[in-house]
Amino acid sequence: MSTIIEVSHVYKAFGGLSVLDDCSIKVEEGSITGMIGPNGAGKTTLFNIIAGNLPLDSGRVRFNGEDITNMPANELFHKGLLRTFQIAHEFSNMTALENLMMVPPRQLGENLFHTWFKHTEVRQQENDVRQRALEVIDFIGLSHVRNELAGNLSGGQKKLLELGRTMMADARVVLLDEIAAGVNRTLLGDLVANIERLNRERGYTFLVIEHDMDMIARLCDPVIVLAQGHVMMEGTIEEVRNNPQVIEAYFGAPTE
Ligand SMILES: Nc1ncnc2c1ncn2[C@@H]1O[C@H](COP(=O)(O)OP(=O)(O)OP(=O)(O)O)[C@@H](O)[C@H]1O
Repeated sequence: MSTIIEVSHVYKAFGGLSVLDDCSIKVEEGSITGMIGPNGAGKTTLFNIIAGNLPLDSGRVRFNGEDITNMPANELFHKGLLRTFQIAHEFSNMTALENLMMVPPRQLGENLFHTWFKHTEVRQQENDVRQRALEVIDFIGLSHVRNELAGNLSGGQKKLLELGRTMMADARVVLLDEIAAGVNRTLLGDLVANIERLNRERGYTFLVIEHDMDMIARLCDPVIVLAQGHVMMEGTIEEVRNNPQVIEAYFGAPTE
């Protein structure tokens, strides 16, 4: 396996508060890497930096060997580095299927020139996008609600739809930030199964922040533990669970 994401010596402070302090991680291509850590450890801040949503103070981020430090999110999107976001407000009045059809970059139909002069080509591309969206919605198990407004979907169904949107964009690496939160166990099972399938069948690499340890245990290897802005350890879930330092970081110093 080769390294697909490499974060080297990243520092980030908000005002006087140091949040990431000499933080370095590597994510191997084809892995489902977990990231855990106590509240306020800096996990989401690190995600925001990798995904181009937040500038860092110093350090470097590489994606597939290319320096992407402080590269904007839309450029990273085109390169296949994506994070899932909650369905934006303006998309909640579109159907689940339409939400998928909105994703592909550089749709010919969005360009007036093409709309006027290349009707056939535009129509062909719209058909292709629709076909792809139908396949994706089938893959994520939401065919039965494809014509529902996205805003009316349940929390878990919205998470599945977010995952589906990454499939429309042909992701290579997907950053998942606490997708289990508020999702019922049945849909969580679907979500986990879909992540595993995307990893196995489509070669997606995942970096997953999660507080749900069952989900981490089922999905992730390796697991990175972040504490106070730097990596405390990395290992299998068993190694992490049995590490006294990790136990102390989560539950405080053991009482004598
Ligand atoms: N935009 C911001 N401005 C100021 N402080 C911030 C900002 N974003 C995060 N912080 C602070 O940075 C620290 C790390 O926050 P972060 O959200 O990265 O932690 P986390 O590990 O994701 O926590 P949790 O598990 O609770 O989501 C916290 O103390 C937080 O208050």
